[in-house]
Amino acid sequence: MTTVALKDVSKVFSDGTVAVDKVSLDVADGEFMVLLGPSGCGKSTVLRIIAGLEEPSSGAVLLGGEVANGLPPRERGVAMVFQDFALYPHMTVGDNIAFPLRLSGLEQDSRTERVSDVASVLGIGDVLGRRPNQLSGGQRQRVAMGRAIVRRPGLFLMDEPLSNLDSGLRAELRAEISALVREMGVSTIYVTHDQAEALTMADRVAIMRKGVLQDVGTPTQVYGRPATLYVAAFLGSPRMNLLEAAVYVHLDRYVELALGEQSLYLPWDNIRSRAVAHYHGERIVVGVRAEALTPVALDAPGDVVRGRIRYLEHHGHESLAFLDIGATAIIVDEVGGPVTESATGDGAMRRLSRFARRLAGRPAEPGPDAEPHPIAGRTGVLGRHQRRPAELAIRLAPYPAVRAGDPLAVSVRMDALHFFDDRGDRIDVGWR
Ligand SMILES: Nc1ncnc2c1ncn2[C@@H]1O[C@H](COP(=O)(O)OP(=O)(O)OP(=O)(O)O)[C@@H](O)[C@H]1O
Repeated sequence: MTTVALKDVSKVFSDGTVAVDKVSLDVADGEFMVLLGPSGCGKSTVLRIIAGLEEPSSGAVLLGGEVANGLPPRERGVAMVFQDFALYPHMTVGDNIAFPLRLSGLEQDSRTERVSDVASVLGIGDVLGRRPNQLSGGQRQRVAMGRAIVRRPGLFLMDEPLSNLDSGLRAELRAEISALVREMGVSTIYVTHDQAEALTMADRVAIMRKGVLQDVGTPTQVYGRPATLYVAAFLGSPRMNLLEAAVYVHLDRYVELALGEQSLYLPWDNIRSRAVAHYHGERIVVGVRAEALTPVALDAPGDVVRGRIRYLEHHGHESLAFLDIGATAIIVDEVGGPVTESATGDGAMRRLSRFARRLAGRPAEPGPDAEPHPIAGRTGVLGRHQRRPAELAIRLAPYPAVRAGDPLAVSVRMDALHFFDDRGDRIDVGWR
C-alpha cells in the first residue's frame, strides 16, 4: 500500500531517443492506474523507472512520499508482472510462486502456507506440482500473479500481463485481476495499449503519446471529455468523427460551424457558443461520436446532417454506416488499430475498392490526400494532419435495410459535440 508520484520524469536513452518526456503523475494509495498508449509511447519505460530497473535522466520518483531515485529494485516494495509471464521453466508452479519468499529468507513452513493460500485464491491449487510448460496460458498468468501477490507488495506494476492470451481469457482475467488487487487494496499501475482493458479496469487512466502524458482522468472523464485531439481519436470504437469546421459568428443569433457543404448551428444563448465564438473566421476541429448521431427521416428539421452511405460494416450486434457528408476529416496519426482505419476513411475497404477499380481499369474514386494537406500559414493540427473526405461513422441496428449509395440523414446531439483548437487542445466550453 503506497503512493507513487512522478515529478517531471524524463528518460533519454544513450542513442538520443526521448522515451519519456517530463511526465508528472500521482497514484493514490490503493488506486488502480492504467497507463494507456500505442506501442513505443513510453509506457513500459515509465513502469521500469518506477520499478528501479531504469534510472530517469531527470525528474524525481517518490514512493510513499520518499524520493526513490537510485534505490535498488528490491528495496522498493514493488512486484512486477510481465506479458511473457517470466516463469522459471525448471521449477514447479509451487516453487515459482515461493521463489520471492525464498529470496527474502522466509522459512519453509511459512512459505508453504503462504503459497497454498495464494494458489487457492487464484484457483491454481491443483497444479502446484506441475511445471510451467504443463499449464495453459491462463494458468501461467495466474502463477505469475501469484508470484507477485505472495510477497504482499505495496505496489503492483503490470506490463501488458494479458496480451499473450486469447480474447475470452483476457476478459475473464481482466475482471479477476481488478477484483483481486482492489480486494488487497494494493496500488497498481497497469500498462496496456488496449483501450477496452483500460476503460474497464482503471480507477484512472493516463494516456501517453510519444513520451508525453496527454490526459489523466477516470474512464468517464477521458472518454467523455478528452483533453486533446489525440485522446479523442484514440479512445472509442468506432473512433470519434473529427471534422474540420469553419466558425462564423452571427451576432445575437447563433454560431455557425461550417462543415464543408453543410452547417450546424449553436444557439447564441448556449454557454458553449461563447467559447467557440472566439474562433470566428478560423478553423477548428469538431468531434462527434457515433452515439451522438441518430438516423432520422430525410426531411427531418433541426440539427441534422445529410449524406450518402459510402459503405456499411456489419459487426453482428450492430452495423456501422459511413456517410459522405461533403465535410473534411482530420486524421490523427499513430492512434493505430483497424478501427481507426475504417472509421476515419482510408480503411481496408477503401484500399481494396481502389485496387479492384484499378484491376477493372476504372477511374479511381477521389481518395484521401496522399500527403498532408496544409492550410496556408497554419502550423497546428489543421496544418499538420492529413485531411480526407469525411466518412461519418453512424451506428445502426444490425443488418439495416439500407445499402451503400442510399441517402441518410442523422440528427446530431449538439451538447455532445467536442471542440479542439489548432494546437489539438480541447476548447473548454464549460462542463456539461
Ligand atoms: N534501451 C533503449 N535504448 C533506446 N531506445 C529505447 C530503449 N528502450 C526503449 N527504447 C525506445 O523508447 C521508446 C519507448 O519504449 P517503451 O518500451 O517504453 O514503449 P511502450 O509504450 O511500452 O511500447 P510497447 O507497448 O511496444 O512495449 C520506444 O521508441 C523504444 O524504441
